[in-house]
Amino acid sequence: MIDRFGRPLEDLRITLTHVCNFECFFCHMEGEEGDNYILSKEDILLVAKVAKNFDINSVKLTGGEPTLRRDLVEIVRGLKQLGYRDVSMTTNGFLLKDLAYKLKLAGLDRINVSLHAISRETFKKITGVDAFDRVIEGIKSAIDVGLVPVKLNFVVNRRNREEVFKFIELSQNLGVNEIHLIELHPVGLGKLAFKEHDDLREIEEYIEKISIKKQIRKKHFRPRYVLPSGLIVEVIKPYANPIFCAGCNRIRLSVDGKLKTCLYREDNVIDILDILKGEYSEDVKEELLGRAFMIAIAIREPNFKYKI
Ligand SMILES: Nc1nc2c(ncn2[C@@H]2O[C@H](COP(=O)(O)OP(=O)(O)OP(=O)(O)O)[C@@H](O)[C@H]2O)c(=O)[nH]1
Ligand SMILES: C[S@@+](CC[C@H](N)C(=O)[O-])C[C@H]1O[C@@H](n2cnc3c(N)ncnc32)[C@H](O)[C@@H]1O
Ligand code: SF4
Ligand code: SF4
Repeated sequence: MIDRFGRPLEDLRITLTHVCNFECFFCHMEGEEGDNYILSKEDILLVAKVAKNFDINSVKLTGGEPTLRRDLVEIVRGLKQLGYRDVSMTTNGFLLKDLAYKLKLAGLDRINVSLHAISRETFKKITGVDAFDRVIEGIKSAIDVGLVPVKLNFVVNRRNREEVFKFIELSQNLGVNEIHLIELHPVGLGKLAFKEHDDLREIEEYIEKISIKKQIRKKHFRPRYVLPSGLIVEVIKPYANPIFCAGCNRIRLSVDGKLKTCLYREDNVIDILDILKGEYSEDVKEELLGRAFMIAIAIREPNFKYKI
């Protein structure tokens, strides 16, 4: 389905929980407020089933920390049974070593692991947890079981800026396929932490110089640079970026049962909790959820627009 701004809706981003075992100082919590999760596995799969009717074919699982949901493997299996072509997850990697194989068997297609440091010290300064080695083990397991492409997320800020190029080296040595160099967004704790925001311009210019190929991705028109080693470096700069929003192809399902049309907005949402928790038959729920999707598509708009 195409929205009023000509943007196709192709991707469902699901927040599975607000609980997390890390305390990243910039955490945006997907732009959501509130505590724990309310939606059951059945609720989530029903919304995903309806989304599929709107030709949405990819799902991203996120949070909070999605691996803290005990029913994660069953949710992944359910999404694949619904026929989703691309089911992926973004995780802090702490529990990945033991979960990677189970997730692969359940049908998870690929994985993004957040790693914002190349040393134990910086890792702790950013996440509040001394878990650098453990996350590296998780990344190795993801590669071993073939959750490819394995991508690493690195949110650039004043605490880790000096480590960016060593991070590229580390990623090459680990054998991951891609990395995301991400600008800190002023959302959630990111608003308070914005004083530690760092501009990615110079870093991107340097990466472009040493790359052998530049590509522009359909999703958010994100620039990607292929390095001589084959590592892909994607630069994610959403803030005040109308080009990024022009390529936005996603809708979000929040933990408290809202269809959220934008990371930055709490007002442009459709509350579907009453439908999910109501005493309706499954058919009626599907019908009502379908209408909710139609409304969400109608009100969806780029957060940053071109000014003419
Ligand atoms: N502003 C904004 N930021 C986004 C959006 N989607 C993802 N991001 C940011 O992009 C970064 C990477 O997010 P991930 O969940 O790892 O990856 P993804 O965006 O699903 O991309 P792929 O896995 O490569 O398809 C995070 O910092 C997100 O906050 C979006 O629609 N708007
Ligand atoms: C909210 S986290 C949830 C998934 C998981 N807990 C993790 O950290 O990977 C999703 C992604 O957003 C990134 N992120 C969190 N806060 C951010 C911010 N203020 N600006 C940019 N990216 C942010 C995280 O680093 C992570 O890569
Ligand atoms: S960014 Fe992810 S790992 Fe860090 S606190 Fe937020 S949810 Fe937890
Ligand atoms: S409209 Fe822009 S800021 Fe909002 S979710 Fe989409 S890309 Fe992100």
